[in-house]
Amino acid sequence: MEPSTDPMVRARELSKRYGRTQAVSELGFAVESGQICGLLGPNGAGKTSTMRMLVGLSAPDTGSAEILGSPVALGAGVLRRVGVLIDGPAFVPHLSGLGNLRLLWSATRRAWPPPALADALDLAGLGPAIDRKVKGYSMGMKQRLMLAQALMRAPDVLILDEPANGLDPAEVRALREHLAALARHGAAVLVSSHQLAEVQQLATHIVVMNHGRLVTAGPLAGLLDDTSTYRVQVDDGERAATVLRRTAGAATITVRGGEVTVTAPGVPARELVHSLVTAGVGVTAVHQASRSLEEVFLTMTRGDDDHAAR
Ligand SMILES: Nc1ncnc2c1ncn2[C@@H]1O[C@H](COP(=O)(O)OP(=O)(O)OP(=O)(O)O)[C@@H](O)[C@H]1O
Repeated sequence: MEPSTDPMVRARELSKRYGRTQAVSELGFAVESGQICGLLGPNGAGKTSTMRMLVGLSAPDTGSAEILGSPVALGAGVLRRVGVLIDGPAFVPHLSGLGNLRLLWSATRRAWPPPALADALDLAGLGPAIDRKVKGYSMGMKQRLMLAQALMRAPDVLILDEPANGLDPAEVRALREHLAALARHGAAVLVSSHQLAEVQQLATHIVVMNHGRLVTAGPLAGLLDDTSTYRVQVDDGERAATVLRRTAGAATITVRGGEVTVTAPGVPARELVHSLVTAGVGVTAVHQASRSLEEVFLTMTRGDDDHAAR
């Protein structure tokens, strides 16, 4: 085994069926050190089932999950290096927040306190409430305690299912900054979310799944580039639009003042600029447009069955 070449997290052709539901089908992807990978998919796509297999909470029917190059199963030693938030641990209601963390930590058989307790509590931001019984906690407070539980062990790998649920915008931002700092220090983070705008700000990579299958996986930046749409700043928008309408390949053109947005699949920017300038239109700037993650996601998962078949 050569640990240096192994990704931190690897799903190898994972499959899982529940009765008649094929929750996950031959799913493969990897998350490397320093990456924050958003696991995306519509409801029921198989995200939670995938995460459960990655941390040994359920066994795949076929395929395997590996963390830091080691196969994962319930109780596997490598899981000590993983912070997990899935379904949430069952907190003991009559114990305090801190009492619950202590109880969960005791399962590791390591001395209290955990290495990153202070940072985890800081992020959880529960203040004096950390010493109050969990039964009086709001949903948001429980969610923050769950995050503290996942982070207190200073994990190398984080697997978080919908971690921003129940958090307010300031807390979401604090979480984003915390995860980014962990990734900068070499952690690998896999995080599922329905909040695409949030993922767009947080993730370096994404894995999109639908009907249990992989739709796409890769760096976020490349995915958001729209190589066929340009925003062109000109001295005369209407005139530019007239010229562009005559240019072969320019499919849609919208004008807003001195800015023209043109979709021209396969037409290089220099060709568009050339036709404009030749026709006497002054061009001050050309930018390639980028799409939002939401647009990309909806396009990928809309005609689901053709994407799933790719
Ligand atoms: N323990 C189970 N028993 C039976 N069916 C299950 C079980 N767990 C998941 N499923 C089914 O497997 C499919 C995938 O579910 P999963 O929870 O993994 O999806 P998800 O992408 O996490 O969805 P959501 O975004 O709604 O949380 C769904 O059809 C779900 O009903």
